[in-house]
Order: sequence, then structure tokens, then C-alpha cells
Amino acid sequence: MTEPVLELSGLSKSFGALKVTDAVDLDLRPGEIHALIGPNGAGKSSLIKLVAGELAADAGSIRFDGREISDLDQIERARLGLTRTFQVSSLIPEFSARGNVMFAAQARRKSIFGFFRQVSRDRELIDEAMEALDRVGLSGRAAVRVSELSHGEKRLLEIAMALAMRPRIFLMDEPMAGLGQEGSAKLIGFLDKLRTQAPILLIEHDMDAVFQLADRISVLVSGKIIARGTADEIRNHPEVRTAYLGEDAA
Ligand SMILES: Nc1ncnc2c1ncn2[C@@H]1O[C@H](COP(=O)(O)OP(=O)(O)OP(=O)(O)O)[C@@H](O)[C@H]1O
Repeated sequence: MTEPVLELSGLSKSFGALKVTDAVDLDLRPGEIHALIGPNGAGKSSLIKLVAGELAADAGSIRFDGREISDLDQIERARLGLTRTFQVSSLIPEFSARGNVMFAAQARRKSIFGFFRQVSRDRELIDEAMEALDRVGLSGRAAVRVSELSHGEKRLLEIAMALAMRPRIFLMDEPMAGLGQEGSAKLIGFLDKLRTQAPILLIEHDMDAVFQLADRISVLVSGKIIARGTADEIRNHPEVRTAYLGEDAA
């Protein structure tokens, strides 16, 4: 079997008395989409933050490309290609779509951000940004200010920014949120192709998207993985139907 790119074992994190991550084992293999689902407050975002280095684990290990990375900070992990997809809230509204992607491309080069004027003259960064925008179908909107983009376009821009970071894996926290039917369908098609570039750990509440995309699904409840399997296995899993899918599974 192919070696996992990311491997978590016994990962644990508490906030005071609240165990948000409880001895979690999880891996991500090349080419796959591994979805992490669970009710609100189950600890999904916290798990992604632990992997990205935004939170420090209390116990357990995180191996990336076979290397233990628990001691590395967020920036060091980003340099290895382990980054969380940018959030709409982290976009710079007064800059163009292209300007935002250029920032991401520059961050990858480890420079401290510096002045945007300098960045904007860098031909290579412009080309990289345009290529990433083109991949998500936004090249026609490159010069448009972020504040003038639609919500769906902003979500695609986050992915373009992630692409510019040249990640080894994608960590995505609810990429479908706020997208209409058309936007979701477009993004599902895109993520389906994106997995061949880098595997995706996907947190998503849109179960149609999860069932369409995920090779494996892990179900997190109160910080613990209670089930793992293919879409069919999870759909028919009695404990998952009760704990999470509820009436949707009926
Ligand atoms: N920094 C923090 N300090 C204290 N408690 C926190 C902190 N971050 C998260 N929590 C708590 O940890 C629990 C898990 O939160 P988390 O955001 O990881 O859940 P989630 O599964 O992503 O939820 P949702 O689906 O609603 O986004 C929640 O009860 C939350 O209030």
C-alpha cells in the first residue's frame, strides 16, 4: 500500500477540561480525499489547526512525509508544503485577486511580506499568480478587487492562493460553505481533479459533496473518531446514523 503523506497517531488536545482531540489516529494517502465529518463542536477545525501548527498538541505524533513534525511551528510546516487553505476572512479586500495570490506565492518563498509595490514588479510572481487563477477559472477576474468579487469567487480565490503555496497536501475547512448549487457543483468538479496534485483533508458539512468526493470518511464526535470508511460504509453505519447523520440517513 502507498505510504501516507500525513499520519496522525494518538493525537490529543484539551482546552481545560474539554478534550477536543481525543487520541486521534488518521492518515492521508497520495491522491485521496479524506473527509472529516462530525457535528458542530466535534473538534474538526481544532484537528486541522493541530496539523497546520496553529495549535500545539498535548500528546501524540504528526508525521509528514515520514518525518515527525510535532515540534515544528506553523511557518516551518508551511515551508514543507503543509498549509491550511486561506479563509475568506484572510483575503485582503482592497487588493486585486491577482495581488492576493501574489502574496501567497511570495509567502511560499519565505520572504517576509515586504512592500506590495516591490512584489507587484516581480514578473515571476505575476506569472505564478496568473497560472493559479487560471486553474480555478478566475483569470478573467485577476484585476478585480477582492471586495468586488462574489462569495463564490472568493472561495475559488482561496484555493488559488493555496495552489500558489504549492502544497504537498490541502487542508480545507468547509470550502463549500455559502456557495449556491452551481458554485458547489463547480467546486466539487475542481476538487475532484485537484486530488491528483495533492491529497485533501476535507472538513465539510455538505454531505452531498462529501459522499461524491471522499475516498474515505472519518467521523469525529466529541474529539474521538467513532467510524471510518467509504461513503457507502459511513452512510450505512448504525452509530453514525444515530450520532450524526440523523434524519438525513433515513
Ligand atoms: N481556543 C479555544 N479555547 C477553548 N475552547 C475552544 C477553542 N477552540 C475551540 N474550542 C472548543 O472546542 C470545541 C471544538 O471546536 P471546533 O471548532 O474544533 O469544532 P468543529 O467540529 O470544527 O465545529 P464546527 O463544525 O461548528 O465548526 C468546541 O466546543 C469549541 O468551543
